[in-house]
Amino acid sequence: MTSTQRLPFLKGHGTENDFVIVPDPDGRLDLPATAVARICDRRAGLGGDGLLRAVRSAAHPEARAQADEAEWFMDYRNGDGSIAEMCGNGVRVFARYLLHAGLVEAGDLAIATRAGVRRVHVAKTGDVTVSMGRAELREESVVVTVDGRSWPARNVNMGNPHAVAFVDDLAHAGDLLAVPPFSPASVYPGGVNIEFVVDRGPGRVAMRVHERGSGETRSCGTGACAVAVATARRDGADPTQTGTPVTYTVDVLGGSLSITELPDGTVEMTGPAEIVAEGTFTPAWMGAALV
Ligand SMILES: N[C@@H](CCC[C@H](N)C(=O)O)C(=O)O
Repeated sequence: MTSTQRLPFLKGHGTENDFVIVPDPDGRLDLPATAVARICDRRAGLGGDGLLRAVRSAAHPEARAQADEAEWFMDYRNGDGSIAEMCGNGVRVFARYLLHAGLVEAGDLAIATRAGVRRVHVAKTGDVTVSMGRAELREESVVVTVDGRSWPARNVNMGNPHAVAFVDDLAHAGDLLAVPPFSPASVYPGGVNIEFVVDRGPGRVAMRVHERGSGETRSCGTGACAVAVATARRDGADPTQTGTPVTYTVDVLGGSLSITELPDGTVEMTGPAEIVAEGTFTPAWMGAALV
């Protein structure tokens, strides 16, 4: 990009997990972590929990192998510029963007991510459903600590790493931005997303989340899936054994997500996704952000 070019952006959110979307169909844009962090800065930039760069799979080295299945690659970055394998709310917002931009038809589509291809159903309006793949529940015991208090947690991988801790009161998580929680680096060498969960009645839980690379957010789609599967096992339910799907409503600070684990072990997530704005970066600001 030269300093005279106007780079387009869009802004979107899913259950108030918000993203800056940067269209880059031919994969020409080099977006270093520092530039992403500046764009996601809520005071000096546009602001967002993360950034979704929309690149044709064929034009991205990490997605070329998925190009036959999925035309578009979601290059997801956390708010601090770090790369993550997958973002559940992001993939719904990404699908909504592709439809909004006329790049796909409403209906079923496939999106390439670093965690593999995700199948999405997006209608002209309303909620978006994503097949999120299988949850991998790992056996090693994990402890989550925040502000001097510790809880045992379940290690769940949804393409990206999660530690799910059941607590009596979500307030016990304290101020997750002031006092970030932690979990052992020996278990999560690349960092971890931490969910705190309480029961809200049959088939319903509520969570708060501290995301790797973004801090506390108002929602995390992969986190909600990890929570639903960890809750099912805690409740003695396993669709892969019984053949009966299990559904949980997961309340997050920014809304609710419906999560179903199917008998084949795959997890389906349904929730909102909205595009709220579109515009262009001013060339001078973007030029400075890119250096
Ligand atoms: N908010 C996302 C998860 C984004 C990635 C995460 N912070 C990580 O580093 O793994 C979601 O909706 O899943």
